[in-house]
Amino acid sequence: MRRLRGRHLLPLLTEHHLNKKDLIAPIFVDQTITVPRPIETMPGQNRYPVSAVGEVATRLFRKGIWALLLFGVPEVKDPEASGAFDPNGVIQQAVRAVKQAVPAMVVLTDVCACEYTSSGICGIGGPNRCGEVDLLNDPSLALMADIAVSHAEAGADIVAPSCMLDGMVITIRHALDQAGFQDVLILSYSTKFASALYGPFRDAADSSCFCGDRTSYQINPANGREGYMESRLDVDEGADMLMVKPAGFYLDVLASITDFGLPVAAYQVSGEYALIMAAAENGWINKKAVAMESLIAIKRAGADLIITYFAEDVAGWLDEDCE
Ligand SMILES: NCc1[nH]cc(CCC(=O)O)c1CC(=O)O
Repeated sequence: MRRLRGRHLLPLLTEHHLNKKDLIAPIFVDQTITVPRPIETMPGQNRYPVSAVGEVATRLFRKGIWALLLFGVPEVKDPEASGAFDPNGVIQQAVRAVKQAVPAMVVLTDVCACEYTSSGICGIGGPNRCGEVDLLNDPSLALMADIAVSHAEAGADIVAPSCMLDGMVITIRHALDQAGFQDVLILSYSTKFASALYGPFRDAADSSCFCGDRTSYQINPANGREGYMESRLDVDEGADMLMVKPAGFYLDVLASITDFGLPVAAYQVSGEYALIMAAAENGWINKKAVAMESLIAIKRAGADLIITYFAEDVAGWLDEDCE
């Protein structure tokens, strides 16, 4: 047995550390409210009105969080998802508000239509071969390009397409380049599993799929090699960064896609957050210890960036630990 020496040198002997600059905080912006509203399924998280977003960005930036991922709840939903690419849509307004309040804040936007379509489907819907309403791949590509360009026009630094369409990355890349946004990066939700852990988010973002599930375009959780292949396709299409989502249950897949040489993000999703919060609120586990352990595990598996609802907490905890 190897004896573990030098426990008093623990920080020196630690392979991985969490840094505030690894963290991306998701923020929900809701066009239908005027004061912040707590999200029941995600204790500690809020939906914010556009008018509060500048303040939130300032607060987070002061704590050392330097990147936000914005999600929107629009006033109106329609079959064309027109709120998603409206220059005065909720995200476009929110991006401008963040940039005005904190120009140095890195702003990421989720490029998907599920919060904006009346059906809750992630793009253009229509009947599939079985006659069910389903996401139509090719007709949805132009919509994603329009959404991404409108986010870039508002000032987004990084667009993050999350709808798992084939061809979405290359379509968005061309559209951004043509519109003069060569420097806007694409963080593809390249490996996104059809997970049951998105439930709390769908409440928060008001994006439940009323028409079935998303297993026709999100990956079967049993398929690790398919998860790897999906990221490889997005590398070929020109993604600047890759992502695995959810994070904690898919660390093997996360580790496997680091070999493409691109930065890799991991999304610790709403259900992962809710599991920890629920147990912690019952006094069954220690919130800080378990949250930090979950995040260092994601880092250890190879994530360069972690999107997590614990971002603000972690910034505080890292400060405490230095004192
Ligand atoms: N717009 C799609 C999107 N982007 C992020 C999440 C989930 C994030 C989370 O659960 O925290 C979803 C929902 C989905 O795919 O159903």
